[in-house]
Amino acid sequence: MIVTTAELFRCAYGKYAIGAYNINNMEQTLGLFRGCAQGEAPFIIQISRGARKYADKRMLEAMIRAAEAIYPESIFAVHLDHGDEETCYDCIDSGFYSSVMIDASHHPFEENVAITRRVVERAHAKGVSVEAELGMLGGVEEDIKVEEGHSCLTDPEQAKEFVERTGCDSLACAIGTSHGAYKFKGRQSIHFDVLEAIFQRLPGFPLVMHGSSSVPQEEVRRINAAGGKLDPSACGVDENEYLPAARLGVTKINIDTDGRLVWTRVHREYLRDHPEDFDFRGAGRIYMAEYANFIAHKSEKLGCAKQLESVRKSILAQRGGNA
Ligand SMILES: O=C(CO)COP(=O)(O)O
Ligand SMILES: O=C[C@H](O)COP(=O)(O)O
Ligand SMILES: [Zn+2]
Ligand SMILES: [Zn+2]
Repeated sequence: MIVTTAELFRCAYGKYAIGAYNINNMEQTLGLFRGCAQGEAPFIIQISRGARKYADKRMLEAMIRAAEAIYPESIFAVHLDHGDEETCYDCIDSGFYSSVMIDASHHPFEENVAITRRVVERAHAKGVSVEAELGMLGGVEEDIKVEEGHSCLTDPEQAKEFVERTGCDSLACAIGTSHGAYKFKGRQSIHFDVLEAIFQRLPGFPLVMHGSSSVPQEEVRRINAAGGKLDPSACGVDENEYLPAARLGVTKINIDTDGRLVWTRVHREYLRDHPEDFDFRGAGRIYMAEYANFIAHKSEKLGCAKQLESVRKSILAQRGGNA
């Protein structure tokens, strides 16, 4: 069942977070649906501009619809990740996306407000929700690289003003995380003081945490043991901080890099251990199973595992009540 992010947020707010995972190909899509079926978790599928270029937006939509037919019990929303204005409009007009992210956070505040406001008007006219961003995460995001030291945390007072002036439905906040495998060196921690200040000014309003991969040391070690060259000192968000963040209004947690690490580890090890093999389905089969286990594990950490049936009941009741 395809639902809206707004419906999922109403179920989860203040209690747990919904995992938002990027998809780019068939193996990732099937692994995601399988993992959420295993963990009985609702989820958000994210499509980036890069994914739309790589796989073609029609292929992505067709894969999602096929996966839904294969996993009819699944409950998920479809969301544009890090959109610009043009891509947001394309997704809003498509009728397939239930929400879009307009990422105008690299512009000055007033411009960010104006761009976000325009997208909100077009989106709400079609019943689509809008995630906006204020503050700047470190790391790589689409084609923009924010150097360490140039990221800036979200200002809580500005966040309140931004939400009131734009009418956005959720807000991605910079609270210390960053995109990619090369997160800040040493232990990276969420700035709970900043998050709490935002939560106090925007009670009941869904917040989004980007750059939430945990970059497991063991995964990095295995990739490097199989010929990879990843920086062994990289480390991500402590998974045990997902739930405390959820209790402070973080309702959507974005995870992409960790899944890429699973793909890289499986394929490097498989090719190392099966030098005679040239059937890509050998590694693909293992990857789908491993990715599914990885997603089921994340659902436990996010608190959304085993929530599927209560979410189904609650959304059907919401819809029934609104009919
Ligand atoms: O924020 C993300 C996608 O929008 C993904 O973050 P990671 O790079 O930490 O997985
Ligand atoms: O934040 C970005 C996501 O990890 C998506 O990455 P991508 O733009 O390379 O598809
Ligand atoms: Zn951004
Ligand atoms: Zn992101």
